[in-house]
Amino acid sequence: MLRDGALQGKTIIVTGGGTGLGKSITRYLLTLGANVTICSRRQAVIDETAQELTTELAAVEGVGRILAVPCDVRNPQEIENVLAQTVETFGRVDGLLNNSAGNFISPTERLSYKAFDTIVDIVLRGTYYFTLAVGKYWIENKISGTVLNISTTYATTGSGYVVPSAVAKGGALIMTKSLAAEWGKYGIRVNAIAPGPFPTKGAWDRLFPEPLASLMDDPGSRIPLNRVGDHGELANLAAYLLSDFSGYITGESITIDGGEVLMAGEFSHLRDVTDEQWDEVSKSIKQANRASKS
Ligand SMILES: CCCCC/C=C/C(=O)SCCNC(=O)CCNC(=O)[C@H](O)C(C)(C)COP(=O)(O)OP(=O)(O)OC[C@H]1O[C@@H](n2cnc3c(N)ncnc32)[C@H](O)[C@@H]1OP(=O)(O)O
Ligand SMILES: NC(=O)C1=CN([C@@H]2O[C@H](COP(=O)(O)OP(=O)(O)OC[C@H]3O[C@@H](n4cnc5c(N)ncnc54)[C@H](OP(=O)(O)O)[C@@H]3O)[C@@H](O)[C@H]2O)C=CC1
Repeated sequence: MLRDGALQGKTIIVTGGGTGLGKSITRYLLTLGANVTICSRRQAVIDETAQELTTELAAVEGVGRILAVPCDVRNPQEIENVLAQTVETFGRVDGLLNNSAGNFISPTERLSYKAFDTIVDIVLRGTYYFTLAVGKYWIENKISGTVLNISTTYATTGSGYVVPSAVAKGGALIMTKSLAAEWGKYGIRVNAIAPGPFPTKGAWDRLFPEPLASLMDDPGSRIPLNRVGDHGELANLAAYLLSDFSGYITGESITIDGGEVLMAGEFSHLRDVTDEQWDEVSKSIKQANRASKS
């Protein structure tokens, strides 16, 4: 979507950049000329992704460089290390994409305290720890940086069976808006994206597991646009929100879900009613109208 070189000179940290959506967004940021540091717990995974993207994009003119640094986002020292290594390698940091997450479906009453903590710590604590570290660095160095948090549609609607994730994503969303208000005076922008279903192994293994295959609808089937999302569509939006082209947008969460949340509307499920059925419905209602007038 953005023109070649649109992110030239920018350095962006992508948490969870070794897999899934983080990897797809990283690929696009590099293509647009940004230098990218990817981090997550599994060193082998981020190293392999860095190697793969370097090879894959070698022929792209103006492509950015990639650095992989292991980090558990629940650990402030490891976050500080990612920041220090990024500044040492690329000279500065301009953007932070909080994309790391943990999640799985479960009835809430079956969760141990530790299970609940694990999700909230990765998603909420990890997001505010990383944002705090990078924000302090920006304020100290007078850099007008940009934070982008990967949220989800149920951060605002809530959802059963993923309660720790909903709690944590909801908290991160309020942080997005609160910090946008507070740090605007430093030129720092803080936004979020709320994706609907975008197939990744990490999400599908834990949210649409095989034993429930016969019970769960195909996630695309309940979406007005009749399909799941494409990684390129999300990467476009992320690149825009991390770029200077979105310079007047802050505190926003942009939903990208093919209209899925709109299906909560009382009558939205009637989209499968046929024309013949609508003819009958119309006749029936008009008859009732006439009866009510007589
Ligand atoms: C499609 C529509 C919208 C979708 C929105 C999507 C949101 C997403 O976030 S998708 C991203 C999914 N990706 C991931 O989750 C990747 C990372 N995940 C993981 O590494 C694990 O799944 C993790 C979150 C459980 C963390 O792993 P780890 O740190 O190794 O933790 P443990 O394995 O030690 O488990 C901690 C704790 O949690 C209990 N637990 C784990 N899985 C389940 C489960 N399915 N049901 C119930 N409890 C579970 C585990 O037993 C541990 O608790 P204790 O037993 O008390 O020790
Ligand atoms: N796929 C979808 O349909 C949707 C996804 N999302 C959001 O998109 C983002 C990416 O999810 P997706 O790509 O699907 O799933 P993935 O499982 O591929 O991505 C999650 C990433 O988080 C990293 N991670 C997990 N725990 C930690 C930790 N403690 N410290 C650092 N990194 C960690 C994982 O790496 P590692 O294991 O190496 O640490 C992994 O790379 C998440 O925020 C998710 O909530 C939102 C809505 C829909």
